[in-house]
Amino acid sequence: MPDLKRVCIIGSGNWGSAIAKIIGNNLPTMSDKFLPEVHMWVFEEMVNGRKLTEIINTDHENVKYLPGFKLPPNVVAIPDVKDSALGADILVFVLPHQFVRGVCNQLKGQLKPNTIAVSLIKGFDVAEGGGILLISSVIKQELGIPCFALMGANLANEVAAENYCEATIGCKDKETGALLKEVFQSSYFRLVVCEDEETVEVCGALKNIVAVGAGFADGLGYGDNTKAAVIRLGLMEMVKFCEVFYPSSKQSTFLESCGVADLVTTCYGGRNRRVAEAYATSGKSIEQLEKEMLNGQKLQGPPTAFEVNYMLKSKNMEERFPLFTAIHNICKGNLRTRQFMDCLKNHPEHM
Ligand SMILES: NC(=O)c1ccc[n+]([C@@H]2O[C@H](COP(=O)([O-])OP(=O)(O)OC[C@H]3O[C@@H](n4cnc5c(N)ncnc54)[C@H](O)[C@@H]3O)[C@@H](O)[C@H]2O)c1
Ligand SMILES: O=P(O)(O)OC[C@H](O)CO
Repeated sequence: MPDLKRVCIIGSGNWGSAIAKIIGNNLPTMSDKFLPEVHMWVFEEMVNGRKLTEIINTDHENVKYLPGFKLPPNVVAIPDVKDSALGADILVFVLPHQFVRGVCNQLKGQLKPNTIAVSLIKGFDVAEGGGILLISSVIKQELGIPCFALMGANLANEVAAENYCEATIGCKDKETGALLKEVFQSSYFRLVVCEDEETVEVCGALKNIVAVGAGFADGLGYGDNTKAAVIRLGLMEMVKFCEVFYPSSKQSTFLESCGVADLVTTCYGGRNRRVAEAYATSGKSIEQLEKEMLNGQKLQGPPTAFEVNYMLKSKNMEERFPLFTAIHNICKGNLRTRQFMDCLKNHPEHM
């Protein structure tokens, strides 16, 4: 009897649930390698008087975070994160980045030897002394296991609807990259394994900042040409950020789904763009709009802008990344939204 691998999904939000649908459908087709049952950790809450885990396990739908899409019955919702990860060989981390440390703390010392992780999380963590950490690095450090990344142009509802799309797995190790590809790939979700692990993950985090800028431009009433300028200048800053802070980064990685493709889809169809547009027109705070518009889903762009700014400020490098800096300052109310246009017009790319 071969040693069958157990996959556990840590998170069950909008993307977590869409990815559970893919993994839950995939694993039973590879019964020589994987156990068919997929554990999914669910941050327990009451929805219409019932526990969300009970709803998922009986109705097979995450009615709060991915309504309208059935999950395969072999996806089992578990409210205790330690129980969910028991015996897991592959942990799929997919939760808003602000909660990663808390979850890792609960998992410390609870994992099997040789467990590996893959992070689908877009964002950074701030490090003492003015730096930032990749989320995969936090998982590696906290749990002492290898952690790879999967990023791409993947609006969760479109993936759940099985509309064709692509994603990038950042993984240097060929055998592990191939194993992860088997877990995730389907006829409509096509994957490329890329060795440039750090750039794959950094692209996923930074594009959310640019999406906030795209939302500001939309809210200010500008059209597609302006948004294209935001995307281009944002991309220039993403490339520069990698050149400065991740010098082994390869420019070709920006041409993978995790790069330009994710940037475009987020700047047109994402939550960060939508809430930023409302911020520019409503006078309400980002926090208030997140509560009013997203029904418990979480924005990653504004906190990521803060994390990046925390590092740029500590290194006296804010002026080298004026778009990222202006977006952070607008989110914090230190700059008016309309001043975003000054940032675009005076961007050093034009000097
Ligand atoms: N939604 C998408 O289209 C999409 C696509 C690709 C990548 N991502 C990335 O995937 C990650 C997860 O996003 P998502 O869309 O699945 O989440 P989400 O935005 O739907 O967030 C809601 C989730 O956060 C959980 N949560 C709330 N409070 C919590 C707490 N205190 N501790 C732990 N969990 C808590 C909720 O239970 C729920 O599962 C993010 O980094 C996001 O950028 C999202
Ligand atoms: O809805 P957003 O803005 O969080 O973006 C979702 C995904 O990251 C798109 O790939």
